[in-house]
Amino acid sequence: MTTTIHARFRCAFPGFDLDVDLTLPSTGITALFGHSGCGKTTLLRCMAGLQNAPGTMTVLGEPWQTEEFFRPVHKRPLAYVFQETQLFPHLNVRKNLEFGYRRIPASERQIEFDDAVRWLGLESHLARMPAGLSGGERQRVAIARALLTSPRLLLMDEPLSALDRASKQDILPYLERLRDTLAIPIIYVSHSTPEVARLADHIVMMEDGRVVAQGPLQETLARTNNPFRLEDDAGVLLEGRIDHLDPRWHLALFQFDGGQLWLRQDDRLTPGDRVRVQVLARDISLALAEHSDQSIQNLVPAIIDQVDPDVAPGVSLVRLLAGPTPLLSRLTTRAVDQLALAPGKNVWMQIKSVALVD
Ligand SMILES: Nc1ncnc2c1ncn2[C@@H]1O[C@H](COP(=O)(O)OP(=O)(O)OP(=O)(O)O)[C@@H](O)[C@H]1O
Repeated sequence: MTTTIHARFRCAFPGFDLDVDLTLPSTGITALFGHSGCGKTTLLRCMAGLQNAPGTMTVLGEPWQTEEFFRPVHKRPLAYVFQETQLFPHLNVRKNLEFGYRRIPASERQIEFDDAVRWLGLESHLARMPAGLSGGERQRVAIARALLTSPRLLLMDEPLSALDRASKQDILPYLERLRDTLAIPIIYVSHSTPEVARLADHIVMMEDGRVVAQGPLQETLARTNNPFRLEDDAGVLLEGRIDHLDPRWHLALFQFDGGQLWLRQDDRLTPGDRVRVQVLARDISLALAEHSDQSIQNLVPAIIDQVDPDVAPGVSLVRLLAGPTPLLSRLTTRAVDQLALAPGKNVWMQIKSVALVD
């Protein structure tokens, strides 16, 4: 049995055609990322079998669609969570959840009722009616109901986009918990950079119905020649842990494989926490020596790995390695020339801003 998801589809509408060939991992969250209209929802619908497009789809060794055979949506063991998934208004939360659960014979259930309730924090909401729930609570019920059908694949189409910022913040930890607990692959459509930065393990970047870049999230973001131009959002994500706090200056020391960085203290941080931080290419400048007579607190030694032209004329994107960890710096091409920056050169990164991904 193969342990991946393979999807190849071609379909054409007036003014738009989708042409993708993807191999995705069988665990974690894969983000389908791209601007509005690039075909993310269409691709998800093809995977679900809601759109009967020519192509093939194999999930963990099981063919769902071949050139000769098309398994209809109701026979695919998948669950789909939309922007605003409808709950049954006349049933309370428990009954809404049982609806999905009871459809699956007990012998085929992979997820237990109480587990889904706990993962989504619904213990105290079971007797409530949907009309009295907030948007975020409704989405948590919708996700738990989807999980209780014991899907082999979970598809989520912008599940947070109808929520306000506070509800988004409330629901993100539940999604992180699912990512880290479930053995089910999740394909997650989004055009929100912060959401992808926080949740995804793997990313598929789309433009005009085509896949322009894909791979593990951190590695893909750290490419200088990424055809998907993130422009001002170009930068990397670092994973690491909070080493200790410095209450006097309201700072927290973040340790990653390749160095350490000071972050502004945030009340939620405690030593030992594993966190992701974002460092944008425009916030890293380079120096040939370690200058302490300047205001930037984060000085990290690195080796230049690659120098490439950036989108705008006169601007370069430099890929650096701090230990094994890649970072990006955006510089003027004149600065690259004046400092003779080239692969193999040792430099000091002066990092102006490090943001906790939340
Ligand atoms: N059934 C259809 N008939 C005609 N055109 C369609 C159909 N379905 C999708 N399209 C077109 O396909 C293109 C991609 O749409 P899609 O909804 O997949 O994009 P998206 O990346 O999900 O966008 P958004 O982020 O805005 O939801 C659009 O131009 C859309 O008009």
